[in-house]
Amino acid sequence: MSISDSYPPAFRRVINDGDPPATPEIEPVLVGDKDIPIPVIDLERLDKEILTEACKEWGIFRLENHGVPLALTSKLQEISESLLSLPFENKRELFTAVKSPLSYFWGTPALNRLGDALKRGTQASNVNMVEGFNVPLSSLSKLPASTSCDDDDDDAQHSRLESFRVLMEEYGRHITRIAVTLFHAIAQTLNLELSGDRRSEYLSESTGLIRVYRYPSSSSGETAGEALGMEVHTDSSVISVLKEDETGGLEIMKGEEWFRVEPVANTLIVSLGDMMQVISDDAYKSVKHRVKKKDIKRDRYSVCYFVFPQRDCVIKSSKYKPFTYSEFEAQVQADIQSIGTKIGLPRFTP
Ligand SMILES: O=C(O)CCC(=O)C(=O)O
Ligand SMILES: [Fe+2]
Repeated sequence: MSISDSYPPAFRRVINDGDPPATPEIEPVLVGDKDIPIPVIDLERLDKEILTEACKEWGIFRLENHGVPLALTSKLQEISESLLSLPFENKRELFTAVKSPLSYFWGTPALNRLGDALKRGTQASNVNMVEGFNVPLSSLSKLPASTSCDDDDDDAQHSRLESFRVLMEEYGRHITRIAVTLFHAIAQTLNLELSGDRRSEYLSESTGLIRVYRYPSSSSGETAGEALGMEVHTDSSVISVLKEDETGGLEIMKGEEWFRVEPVANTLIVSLGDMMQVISDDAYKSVKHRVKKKDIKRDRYSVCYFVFPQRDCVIKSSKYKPFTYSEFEAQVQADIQSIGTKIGLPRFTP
């Protein structure tokens, strides 16, 4: 198998010809790509002042002493690489043919409820040079158990999938623990009195979702090197937790400038999503970010966890009309399908 056989066909064109398949990306003011050190939070010694400052001024911070064993993240990286390096058709089959609750997507991170890529409206900018697996944590147990097949290749793939499931479950438990701990601490900085029920309405563990991404290397062609891995966006979540490899490429907007966030081994990156912005009455901001591959010689892998409010809980705030997360999600999807891009919170201002 040639390495490019594992990329979706639309990516092979960009990589080989250096020719993006759609219209050029329209970007907000782009002043420069400088490195920026983001605030650091120590999960073992949570400092409320640093946390408040990080949420208010940045909407993103680095998390250290998070308690996720290094051996687990290394194994997760290894299995993600091996699954995502399978031939394109195998990846499609593995995650669709078996009626798996997991899905394989490429070209856009915008998915519908079933985890399939949304067809984007006409004004959609460039294809996103990203592919990945969408893993709703609560459905992991429904993944068909490995069955012994006559075909050795099939057997090997199913046992890889089984290892992936086991690792995802373990990683999911860690990352849920982290999100819940951080949400409690952030709620305290906002003086939100959240009793058990209210807390789980705003942060519903059962909505936890993991995406495992691969951003293909830009091994040839200047234009391919410029292609965006993931376009500018804010996350719709309450909290997102990112584990990236050492390749780099995450960028955030601060003020009107874009900055690169350098990878730091054994740390996680936490960003606040749109729902946290609403819950905080705009005191905290969901951070605008994107993935812009540098001149990378190899693929970049990342694992991102998102957690949302309970779907039908009405979120009230003084800055937005009351809405449920289901309504917000439906609006985001409608905008992506009609105009090609997410509008997000401005749709809900009174
Ligand atoms: O892969 C990354 O570094 C970022 C992914 C991301 O921003 C997202 O999935 O919303
Ligand atoms: Fe994101």
